[in-house]
Amino acid sequence: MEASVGIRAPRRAWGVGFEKTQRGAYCTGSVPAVRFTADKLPQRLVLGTDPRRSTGPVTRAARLRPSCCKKSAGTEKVHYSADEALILQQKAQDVLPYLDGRCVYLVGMMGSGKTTVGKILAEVLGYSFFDSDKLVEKAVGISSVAEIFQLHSEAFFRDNESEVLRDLSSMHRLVVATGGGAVIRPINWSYMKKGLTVWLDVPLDALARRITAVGTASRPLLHQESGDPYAKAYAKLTSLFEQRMDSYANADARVSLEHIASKQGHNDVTILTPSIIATEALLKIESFLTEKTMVRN
Ligand SMILES: Nc1ncnc2c1ncn2[C@@H]1O[C@H](COP(=O)(O)OP(=O)(O)OP(=O)(O)O)[C@@H](O)[C@H]1O
Ligand SMILES: O=C(O)C1=C[C@@H](O)[C@@H](O)[C@H](O)C1
Repeated sequence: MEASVGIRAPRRAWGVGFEKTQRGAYCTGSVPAVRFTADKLPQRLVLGTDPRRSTGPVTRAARLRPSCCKKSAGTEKVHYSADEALILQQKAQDVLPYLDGRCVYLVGMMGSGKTTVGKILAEVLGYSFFDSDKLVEKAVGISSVAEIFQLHSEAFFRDNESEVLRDLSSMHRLVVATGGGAVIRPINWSYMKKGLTVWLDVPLDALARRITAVGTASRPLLHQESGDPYAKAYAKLTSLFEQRMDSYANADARVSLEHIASKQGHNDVTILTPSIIATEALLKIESFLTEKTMVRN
């Protein structure tokens, strides 16, 4: 039986259209829905039969129908300038033959833009977008990571996260936004290294600002009931980053916002748009893959 999941994927790698707005011509990510057959999905994600992970009976259909990814490229409109879109499309075309269908895993701290940039990359590469946090929520049958931490434990969440990454590692042509802490378990690297890993390296003050702008309720490791939210988030992000930076550095490619800003002749990372960051990610992926090919030859 065929079951569809709420994944929308581009018909072609350059599946963006142009839209005239008051601010000029913008490209919009707007793509047709595709159907994924149940037999192409990892068994665990389809059936979710492990009672440890379920707080109640969850039918196969219920697990499949809601998107098992954060909204993929196309379900929300991504706006970028016509120039940015052309550069992105060109770079994606350059990278695709080297990628050869391998998945791209984005790693980085909470709020580093894995979801935002990941959706753009999926769009231009013609890949599907998945968010590992969302897949864990689906597998467990609980609708938020914060609640999974609260009702079970962080360890329970991490076990499920590893299983999700293992399942994804047998698939192709995906961009995966991983959870911020996925890098801490070596086993997860063995799954992610089946594809290409890209670290979005964002200064901690920019992260704290982004996160406090949207609130910390959905991010259990940062949530504090009292105190200045920016200062608390900044302090916690700093201690997490100190524990994790060597793990992030395992990634095949590093996209440093400070580095992009300095190439542009300034030091303000806040003006870097997600599409500029996505373009840099493609450049870094290309360098990594072409260097690897040269070494092989
Ligand atoms: N380049 C950018 N400039 C400014 N804000 C951004 C940028 N990229 C993402 N954001 C904002 O930062 C917040 C976090 O982004 P996003 O959800 O993509 O990060 P994430 O790495 O997936 O986070 P998490 O791992 O916590 O789910 C969002 O509010 C998003 O709109
Ligand atoms: O940085 C982390 O440890 C986390 C990041 C989020 O994506 C979630 O995976 C969860 O809140 C833990």
